[in-house]
Amino acid sequence: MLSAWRKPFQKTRGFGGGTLKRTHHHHHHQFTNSPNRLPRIRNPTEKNPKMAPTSIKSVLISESVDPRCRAILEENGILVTEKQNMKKEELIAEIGLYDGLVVRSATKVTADIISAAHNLKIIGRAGTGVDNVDVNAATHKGIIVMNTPSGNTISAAELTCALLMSLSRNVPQAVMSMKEGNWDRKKFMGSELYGKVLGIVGLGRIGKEVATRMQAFGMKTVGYDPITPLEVSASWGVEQMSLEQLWPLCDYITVHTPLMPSTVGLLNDNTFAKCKKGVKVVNCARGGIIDEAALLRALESGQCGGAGLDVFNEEPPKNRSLVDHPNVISCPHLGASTKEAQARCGEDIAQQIVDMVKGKNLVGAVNAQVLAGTFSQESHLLIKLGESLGALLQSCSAAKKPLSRVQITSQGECMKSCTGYMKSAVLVGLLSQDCECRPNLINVLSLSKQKEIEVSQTHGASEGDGVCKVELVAGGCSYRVSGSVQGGVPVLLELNGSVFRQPIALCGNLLFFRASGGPQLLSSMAGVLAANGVEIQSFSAPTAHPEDPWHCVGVSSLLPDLSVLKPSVKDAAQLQI
Ligand SMILES: NC(=O)c1ccc[n+]([C@@H]2O[C@H](COP(=O)([O-])OP(=O)(O)OC[C@H]3O[C@@H](n4cnc5c(N)ncnc54)[C@H](O)[C@@H]3O)[C@@H](O)[C@H]2O)c1
Ligand SMILES: O=C(O)[C@H](O)COP(=O)(O)O
Repeated sequence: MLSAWRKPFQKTRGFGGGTLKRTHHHHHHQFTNSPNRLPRIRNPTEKNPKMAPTSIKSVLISESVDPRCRAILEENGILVTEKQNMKKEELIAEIGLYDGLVVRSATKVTADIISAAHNLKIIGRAGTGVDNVDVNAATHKGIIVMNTPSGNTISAAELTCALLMSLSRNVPQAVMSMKEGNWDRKKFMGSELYGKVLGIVGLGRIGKEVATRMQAFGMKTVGYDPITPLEVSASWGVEQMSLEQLWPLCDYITVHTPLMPSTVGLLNDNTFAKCKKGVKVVNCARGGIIDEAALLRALESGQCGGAGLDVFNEEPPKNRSLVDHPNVISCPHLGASTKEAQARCGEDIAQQIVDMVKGKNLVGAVNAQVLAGTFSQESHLLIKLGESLGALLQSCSAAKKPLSRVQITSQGECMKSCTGYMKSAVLVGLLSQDCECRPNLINVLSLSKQKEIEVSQTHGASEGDGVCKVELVAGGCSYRVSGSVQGGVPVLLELNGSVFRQPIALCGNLLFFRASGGPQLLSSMAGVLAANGVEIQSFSAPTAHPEDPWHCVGVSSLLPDLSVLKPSVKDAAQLQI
């Protein structure tokens, strides 16, 4: 199973620690009884090299998505429910039943829907724009948001070109007039596209395809994009310039940016005033990138000579003044509505979900960068190491609040690959006992930020040999652990200055305690534990004997209450992995 989806998997408890939680056992481990020996551990992926099967059992498709989407999900054992035109209240009431939600642009996946989505792990967008999904709320809840950004590029670009051509020759208006029984050759005098300047704002996938197609009509293409390099757009014939330079040059302007705060109202009263009189504009991206009220004013004054609109602030638009304007041609958000685009997007989103839950790869996730490096067996072990170290620190520091600082240091070439997710893995372990949050690799950085935990991470490629050290400051006290992966098993090497003689395999039920070593220690511990129905299965002693060092015993079960160990031990912590 993907670690990201794992519910908190450790039971931990220190002196004064919180309540025990239900845990999930995936593997049974066999232990030897001899002290100081590593337990024999079955590699968690031994039987199942592609990781455990899907943890997504049920998906709701809330819009009209190509039937291949349902078919692919079902072929992979996922239960699919299709329901269209659900009211918000209905969605809030039902969303808790599903692990996955597949939408297009009409379902507004707002924060209140996400907050009711207790089992949701993924929101799949069969299409490009995710502005109908509250991505921040989803991230905070640990839900992946995924889209299929290239499936409808060509269709959206072709519709944009169709609108540009229609604007130049008034085709839709002429069609309407013909249907009304007229033959009006004067009224629909047009102008050629040939030799005209097309400004393309947003030179991503669609912007590029629009540019190359309109160049075939002899248009000069200029553009602006804060990210696409000048030489890249130049290689497909678009000269980039600042927006200030672009506005007065263009006969036509088309926008192809996502809708986000920096693109809302890109064309507004101010910028329309900088344009050539009679400029024609197209919006096949998102309603609001061209300010609707400003557009209407520009159309009325003649500053704008015509607009082709596929998208609106509100869909369907209640205010019809733009749609009804004689120089506006419009479509009901048809950019992606082709058989080909729908087939691609429907298939893509289903396949991406299936591949992700199978642990094959991660494509199209817009809010889960941390997961990018986690699709290998090696990374699963390192994630488990990080989570276990975090859980152990949580258990040791359970009574100390607040948790203020975490420093993660990885060392060695073989730890280089984990720097993208180790911080998150440790934090998942640390916060997994926090009842309010259900941390996973997607939301844990945002949860830690909310809890004002200062987190830092460093990597020393040339030092050490594949070791991860974590230092925690909680309630003014500092705690330290270090561990690594040895022989395919995450192990603990050191706890608060006590270096263990043998690395301790981080699995099963582990009880850590701080006590002065001595010949009697093991037997007196065995006595206390036996009196509480717990058997010792392995014992790990520290190498040196600083005052009251930490020891570790593998136990048959966790102690219901660690205080039974008092006063023979100074400190104790336990966890179940
Ligand atoms: N009408 C439809 O049915 C339809 C279909 C597909 C996509 N869309 C919309 O089109 C948008 C673009 O799609 P895409 O696949 O080309 O996306 P993309 O991510 O490939 O390209 C978007 C480009 O906009 C650029 N950009 C961001 N902020 C900008 C700014 N302030 N000024 C100029 N450029 C800026 C980005 O750098 C990027 O290169 C989508 O976000 C979606 O909302 C609509
Ligand atoms: O962003 C997109 O992919 C398009 O706007 C298409 O939206 P739709 O899937 O609702 O047609």
